[in-house]
Amino acid sequence: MEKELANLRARVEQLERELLIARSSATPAPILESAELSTPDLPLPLADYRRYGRQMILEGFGLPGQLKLKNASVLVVGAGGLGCPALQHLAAAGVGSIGIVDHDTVELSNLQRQILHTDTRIGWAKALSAKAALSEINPSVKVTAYVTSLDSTNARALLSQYALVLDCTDNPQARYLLSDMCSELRVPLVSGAAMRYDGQLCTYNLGEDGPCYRCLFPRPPKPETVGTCEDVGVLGVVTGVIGTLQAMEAIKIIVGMNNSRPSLLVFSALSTPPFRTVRIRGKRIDCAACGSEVHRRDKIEETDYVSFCGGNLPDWEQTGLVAGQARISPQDLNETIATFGTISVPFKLIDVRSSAEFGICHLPSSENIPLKTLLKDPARHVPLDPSTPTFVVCRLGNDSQIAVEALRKVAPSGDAVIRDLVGGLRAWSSVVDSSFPVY
Ligand SMILES: Nc1ncnc2c1ncn2[C@@H]1O[C@H](COP(=O)(O)OP(=O)(O)OP(=O)(O)O)[C@@H](O)[C@H]1O
Ligand SMILES: [Zn+2]
Repeated sequence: MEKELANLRARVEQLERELLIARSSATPAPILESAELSTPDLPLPLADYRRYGRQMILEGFGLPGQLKLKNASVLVVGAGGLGCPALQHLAAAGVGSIGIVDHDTVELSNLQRQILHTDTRIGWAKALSAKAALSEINPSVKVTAYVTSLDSTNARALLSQYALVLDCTDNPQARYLLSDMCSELRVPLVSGAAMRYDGQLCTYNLGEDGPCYRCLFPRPPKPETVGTCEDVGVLGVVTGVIGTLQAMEAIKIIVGMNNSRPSLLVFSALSTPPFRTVRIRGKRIDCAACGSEVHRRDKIEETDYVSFCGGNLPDWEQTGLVAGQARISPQDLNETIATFGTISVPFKLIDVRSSAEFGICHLPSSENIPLKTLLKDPARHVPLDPSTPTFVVCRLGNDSQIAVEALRKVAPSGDAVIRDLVGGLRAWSSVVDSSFPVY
């Protein structure tokens, strides 16, 4: 009996060894593409159940929600600070067809917030860089990149291919154009804006009664009051928050989970609480874009959006706000400062940037008087001795001209030397001292 048991044990051990050998020499099972795995009676490829499972199990979302996303088409205008996070989430969530419009190229200064672009893609068209990033996140999404600026000549053709539009641009011209076109095509428009520590989110043309951008803002802001992120700064997380919320709203609209009561979401990173929702009125009957027939314009082409928004701001570097003799080139300022230093001539060097910017970098011996402070009381900042030369610098050479104009008006003598640095500290860096930081 014992011998039989020992034989049996030996036989089992032999079988186990054979099994191990057989397993280790077997060819690994091929990894099938998700399409190969899809079964004719499943509405999604098999792998998509795993990819989107975490959102498909949500109450109110489910398989129908995922199928709606798969069949949806969304156009994102602007692949910058807002567009990048919005696109990232739309693609990751499985929106079937995504269009990206942007005429610009990726720059080093974009990477702090435009999170789909990378160091190695500096110089690429943003639309193509974003498309490359999305194909890595979710290769099954169809992404079409349009390397062009959206304007009244191409807007209708582009927008009419999509069921939903995201405004991720940064200028009033684009906002009015997008809003007008979306009201004409009756397409919802999810609009975002971000600057400094603050942001806003609003969805236009939602349902029968949803207002358009023009209903809320019939007149554009004065061009000189429109700041840009380059001028006033923006925290990358703020564009991240708003862009992500734009994707959230888009997904809610596509899946049918949105609340169609018009409202404006205001975000302020430094306030407590940081979010506020402001109820807004519905469509204006007298709106030129979406109002009743009597008030509505017939054709979108009738509006020149650039002049409607007050035209482009003058490029003072080119045209000059102050006359040529009131200006000094970077080379001449450099030589003048050196000579004055050698022969001990006193002079005044005023830097009119904000104190934050002055703190980043400044010229030795310059004094920080922010433009706003200087303009409040220019007489206080003119040298008492009219023979003391005064030079004014800023970042790009625009604010310094405003300061020089104000100082010259109150100068005790018309002969006083008061000049601004042409091209600002950016020109100083490129012409005189390449080690001076550019930001
Ligand atoms: N009419 C338009 N058509 C297409 N893209 C647009 C249009 N207007 C603006 N954009 C794009 O919208 C994006 C706005 O993003 P954002 O302001 O973060 O970028 P930026 O202009 O590169 O920023 P910065 O002010 O730092 O240079 C930009 O990429 C810009 O090219
Ligand atoms: Zn309207």
